[in-house]
Amino acid sequence: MNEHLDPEANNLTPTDRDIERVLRPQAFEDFTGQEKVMENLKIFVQAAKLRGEALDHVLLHGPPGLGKTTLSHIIANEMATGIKVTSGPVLDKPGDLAGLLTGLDEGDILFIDEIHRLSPLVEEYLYSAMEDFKIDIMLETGPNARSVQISLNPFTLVGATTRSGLLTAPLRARFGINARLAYYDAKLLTTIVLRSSEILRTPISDEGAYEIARRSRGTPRIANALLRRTRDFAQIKGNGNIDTEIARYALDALNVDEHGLDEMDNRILVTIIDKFKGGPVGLKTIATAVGEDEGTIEEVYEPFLIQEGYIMRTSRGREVTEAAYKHLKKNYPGQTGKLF
Ligand SMILES: Nc1ncnc2c1ncn2[C@@H]1O[C@H](COP(=O)(O)OP(=O)(O)OP(=O)(O)O)[C@@H](O)[C@H]1O
Ligand SMILES: [Mg+2]
Repeated sequence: MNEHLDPEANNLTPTDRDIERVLRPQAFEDFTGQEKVMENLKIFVQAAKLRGEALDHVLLHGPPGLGKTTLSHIIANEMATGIKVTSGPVLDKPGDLAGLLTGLDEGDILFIDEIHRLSPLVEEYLYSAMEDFKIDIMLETGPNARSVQISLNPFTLVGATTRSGLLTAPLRARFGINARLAYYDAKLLTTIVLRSSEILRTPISDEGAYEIARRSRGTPRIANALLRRTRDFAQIKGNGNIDTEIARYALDALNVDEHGLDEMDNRILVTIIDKFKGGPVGLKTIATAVGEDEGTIEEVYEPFLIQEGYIMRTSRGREVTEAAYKHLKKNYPGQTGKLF
């Protein structure tokens, strides 16, 4: 159930993956929202181009599906440079990284996804590459082993992470540009849904797009996924057009709740209410109770629940709000308590 809401989108079908690629914005002008971040990025890119230099290293962080990978490719397109893509867990040994780094042309982008998962050894190796564009390479092994320093072409490291809290201070300090992506409001997501339906040649009303947008958990990836599924419903159950009615029908059938909260969001709220009397309760305790990693709750689920006003962070732990009780159609003890 709810596999379309999987933040990692690991179980997208091959066609879904192709569609995701088609929908991915290629240039600054196709990228909706994140105004502050984009305003600055555009200036840094323009300035670097003007000076004929590589762009400073960029750290992109924020919850899944908000556009980190998309932005890294847009930066390469706008800088008119090449891009090599890898990820933290894939880079096993410093040697793997050395191979990538020496293959970069001047100004190229090295995109490291999940950069918080670099091994400490590889991370340390990255420091001098980022700072001085130099690395040490080991020649031969055994008694003849020696290292030589080689120079790299100036490049831009773009790192992406959903877990910026796990980044070490020295690594974080080496990024000149630090951009945090935030959840999108329903209006921005409506724009994204309308753009996507145009690319997919799916007729949709503004209201239909808004209905999908407001139930997409502030996340473009989810909005696009829900659009694709709604399109299926429109084709089979309707006349192919997406309007509010068919959007509602589809989203209900897909078990997306009225406010776009997914299963884990709801489980977290229910758990705090049913097991911990609404809180305050510590993050670790919540994590154990719902069977999810503590860090994932803190950086993936909680920010949205806080932004939407369902959870509060207090000095004694997490507390659900009256809105959460209302959302789950449960009695708010703050009221009934006074009655008896
Ligand atoms: N600002 C945007 N405008 C239009 N579409 C967007 C925007 N941001 C993201 N998307 C769409 O959402 C999809 C997911 O974005 P992306 O893969 O860049 O997210 P991510 O932040 O890298 O997620 P993850 O943390 O899971 O890797 C993209 O395929 C793209 O189509
Ligand atoms: Mg990504």
